[in-house]
Amino acid sequence: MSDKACGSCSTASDCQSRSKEQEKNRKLAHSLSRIKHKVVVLSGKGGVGKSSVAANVAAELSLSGCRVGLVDVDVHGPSIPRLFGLEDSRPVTRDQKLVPAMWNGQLLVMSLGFLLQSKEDSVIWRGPVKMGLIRQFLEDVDWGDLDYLIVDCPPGTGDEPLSVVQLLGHEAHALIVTSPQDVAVDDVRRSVNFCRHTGNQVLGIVENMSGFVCPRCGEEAHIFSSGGGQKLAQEMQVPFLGGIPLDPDMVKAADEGMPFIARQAESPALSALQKILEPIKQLQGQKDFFQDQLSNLQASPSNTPDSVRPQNGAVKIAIPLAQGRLCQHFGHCELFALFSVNTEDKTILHQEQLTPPPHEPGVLPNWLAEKEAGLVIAGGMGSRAQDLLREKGIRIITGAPEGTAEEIVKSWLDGNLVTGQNACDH
Ligand SMILES: Nc1ncnc2c1ncn2[C@@H]1O[C@H](COP(=O)(O)OP(=O)(O)OP(=O)(O)O)[C@@H](O)[C@H]1O
Repeated sequence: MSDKACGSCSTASDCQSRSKEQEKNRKLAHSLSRIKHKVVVLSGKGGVGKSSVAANVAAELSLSGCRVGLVDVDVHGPSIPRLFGLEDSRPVTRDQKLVPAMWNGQLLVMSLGFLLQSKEDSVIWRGPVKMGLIRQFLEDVDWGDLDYLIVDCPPGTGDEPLSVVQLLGHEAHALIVTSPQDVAVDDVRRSVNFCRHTGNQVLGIVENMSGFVCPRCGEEAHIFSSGGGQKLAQEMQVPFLGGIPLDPDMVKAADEGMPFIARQAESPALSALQKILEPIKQLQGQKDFFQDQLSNLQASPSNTPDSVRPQNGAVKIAIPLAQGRLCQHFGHCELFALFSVNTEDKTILHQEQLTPPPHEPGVLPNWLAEKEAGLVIAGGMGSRAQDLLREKGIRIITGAPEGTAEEIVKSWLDGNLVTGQNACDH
């Protein structure tokens, strides 16, 4: 090891900023890893109904029981708060994270609109500030575990949507909203090419404001030319998800701050929205399949000793105990067994049992960090405790089997610890 102190090194500030950047990237990756499906709602130009589609999709998914996040990164015209009657919400900070507004108990909403003092405020943004805000909305908002994150993007194919898609990564799916006029359709061609360029799958094209169904006689009239979205979908070989007709109730719903899909009885616009939701709902089955395959893998890489870096030649492993055996609830254990092990020759160097401080949120992760634990092997552990432990650089294995702490540590050292479900994933 070099005996040169960091402070005296000529590249110390480079190192520091690189490690800050790495820490930020790690935080972002961690937040995104807790989101099963990401859907970016894009449009080639403004005013085609992109926010309305994003809001209705998010509302319906939450009403069907999914835990959903909706983020409005349209920094120039944030309209999502109004669509949910949440204009007066102001985010609070908890544990250095922004807490999103809640709609209907299952939908978490974050928008720049919450940060503006009044609805009339306009914001003049410099490019880097805009990008920073978009990143912050993904990284520093307490989204927790989500089935879906729906992102209402700024219109166009410029730097802002590009930045969103790049931050979310290849696995984000795009939903492209257009209106029937030729100019909007041309813009969509650019949006599809944009997704091809970023390597993101297009779930489909939606043609909004496609015809008008007369509420009196039920006859459909095409105010603009129609079918452009469908033609384009064929030409670009992406799915066409259908047209949503102009419906005065959609405007009324927006004015009343209640998503159209949540208040509306049968109507052509409602059926159209439900059709758009089909491929989005199907994403769930696909991911569940892969997750099942993953959890069927008996010993995952983190279950093996080479995944934890020793400190001074040893790894310290903490195991929550109740009546001498693994306690299934991390936060409610009586004691912690603390082992010091040598992962090279797979031996236990030292073991002791310690009484933890009384259970309160955040206390155990701090205490375990003070005890220099590098790994916690638990049965069940809530997501909050997992976050706090990871922030302290402590690795976690959940779903460990019944047994004594020594049996568990020995299986881990031998690389054959078999884990199951996290018994307490709340
Ligand atoms: N199918 C529809 N029928 C009737 N009105 C609609 C329909 N879709 C959207 N609208 C209305 O059109 C207006 C614009 O919609 P919205 O804000 O969703 O568009 P946008 O593409 O997100 O716009 P921007 O790019 O400016 O954010 C809103 O008043 C909305 O209520």
